[in-house]
Amino acid sequence: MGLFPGNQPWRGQNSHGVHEGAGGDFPLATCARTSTRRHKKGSNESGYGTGYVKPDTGARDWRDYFLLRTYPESMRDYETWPNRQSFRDAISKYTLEMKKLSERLLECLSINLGLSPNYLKEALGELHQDLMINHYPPCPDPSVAIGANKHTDLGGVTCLWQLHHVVGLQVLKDGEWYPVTPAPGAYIINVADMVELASNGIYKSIQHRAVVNPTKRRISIAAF
Ligand SMILES: O=C(O)CCC(=O)C(=O)O
Ligand SMILES: [Fe+2]
Repeated sequence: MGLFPGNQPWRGQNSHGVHEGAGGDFPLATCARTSTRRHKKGSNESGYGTGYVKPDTGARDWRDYFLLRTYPESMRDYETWPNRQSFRDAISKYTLEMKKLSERLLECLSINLGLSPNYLKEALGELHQDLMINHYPPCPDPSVAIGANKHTDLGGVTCLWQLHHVVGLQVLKDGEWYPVTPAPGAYIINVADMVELASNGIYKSIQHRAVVNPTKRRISIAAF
């Protein structure tokens, strides 16, 4: 969502080819908390934490997350990563593919503007990538809680994987919230703030949020 310039019809597009091999039970909380440290609010260091919701929103946060700084590689702080080689290998492999995907998307977005394929990549500079693993436990009363409050993402493009097909992501369009139903093997691509800035507002950084589910937990993985 948010892939198309503001003056074009609004629609989503699936990019298929992803297998949910990581499905099943993802032991985020145990894995992250026993091996890493708490994320410092406002910092971009790796670590685990809970979502922050401003007191005036009236909704309580209902999210655990695990933030990993992954690119540039020199900024990886392995001391904050779970100390399991299989985890590290999987994250390294996955984030490399996400890096390639986002670079390719930046090329497509540039070409779509009638500019050189490298335009957005050069405007954004060296790729800084974070991986945010979100875990929303089932919430007995979703009317008083929100998983992730309304926001835009800060980077270039966000590649979001919604696991287990649990609906939760919503995007804001003309003042209305629309659910983004997970499709098997598809990523959600969100245009984020830096692409809006570098395209002079032709691409819009999409406002989005995640709501919680009364019976099912939800996991999403965002690379931005
Ligand atoms: O869980 C989701 O679908 C959204 C997560 C998100 O927006 C984020 O991590 O920035
Ligand atoms: Fe987001």
